Amino acid sequence: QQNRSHSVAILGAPFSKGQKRRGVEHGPKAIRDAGLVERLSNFDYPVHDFGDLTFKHLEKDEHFMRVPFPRTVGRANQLLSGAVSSAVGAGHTCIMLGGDHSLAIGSVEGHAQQCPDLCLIWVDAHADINTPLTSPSGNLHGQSVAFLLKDLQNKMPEVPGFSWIKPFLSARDLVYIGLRDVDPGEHIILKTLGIQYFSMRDIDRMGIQRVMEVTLDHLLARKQRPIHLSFDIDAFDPSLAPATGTPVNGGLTYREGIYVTEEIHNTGLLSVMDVVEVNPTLGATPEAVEATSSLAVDVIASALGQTREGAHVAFPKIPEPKE
Ligand SMILES: N[C@@H](CSCCS(N)(=O)=O)C(=O)O
Ligand SMILES: [Mn+2]
Ligand SMILES: [Mn+2]
Repeated sequence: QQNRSHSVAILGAPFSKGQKRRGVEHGPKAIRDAGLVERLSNFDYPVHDFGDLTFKHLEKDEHFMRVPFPRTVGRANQLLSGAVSSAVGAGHTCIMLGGDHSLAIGSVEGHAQQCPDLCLIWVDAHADINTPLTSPSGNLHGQSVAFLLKDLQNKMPEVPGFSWIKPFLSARDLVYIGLRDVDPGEHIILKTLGIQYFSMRDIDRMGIQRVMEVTLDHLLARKQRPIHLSFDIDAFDPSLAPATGTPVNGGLTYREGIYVTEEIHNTGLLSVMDVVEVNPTLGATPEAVEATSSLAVDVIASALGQTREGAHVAFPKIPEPKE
């Protein structure tokens, strides 16, 4: 089912107001500086880098309950939604470079405008499914999924700046991979809504191959449909991705993360991928920043078809010396 378009759009979203640390707005630059465009130019399809969106910081933007910058985050996501919708509508597979994970609100919503039957794979140490009432921090990057789910709407207050979004996703269309730091309020939501998740313990027990088999069967067995992959770099072990805002020990190995993206590529259904929470100001050394940023490039390349076994198209057969 290789029916996904074979042109790639890169969208930079330099945004940080879904959380309180500075620096994650420099994520898109760090990932580009790690060679993203060059790496993707090895592929046999066009890559369009649409540059970075420009987000306005709204002056009057009081807290809503304990949620900081609600209107700024809401407006940023409304803008991102339009950009992702246009990119997907133009036939591109879209790579959204964050920025913090609150950007998934706009990215997934914009994708759903074009592909209402999309399914969502959330690769993350965290569930990001707090509501403003359950959130321990108030940070919207830990609440993104709650704004998308139809099943949670009776638990969501009207947050200023988010009146433009109508929740569209069903709990059965979402799978988590990599969870290892879930708040009590999030755990109640996961269990009550019966959301399919694979924590790091599940990965230890089942192995990543079985996790991907069950994930893709859960989401695609009934019907093949576009995949939205929302990849938080903190899903990886902090030894591999140290330059991020909420590191949690015991994360994905390099090989597990690459296996996840290889399997998603092999469905032929990847339509939008977010890569978020790379914060180049949080690396202890330049090497730590480089390691985190180039890891982001690796997972994007893998999701778009780079294989570990190699590939060949130029030589249909082994070239022979001329007599
Ligand atoms: N669950 C915590 C941490 S959320 C971490 C957000 S992210 N995008 O995964 O880094 C909260 O809600 O504040
Ligand atoms: Mn996240
Ligand atoms: Mn996370």
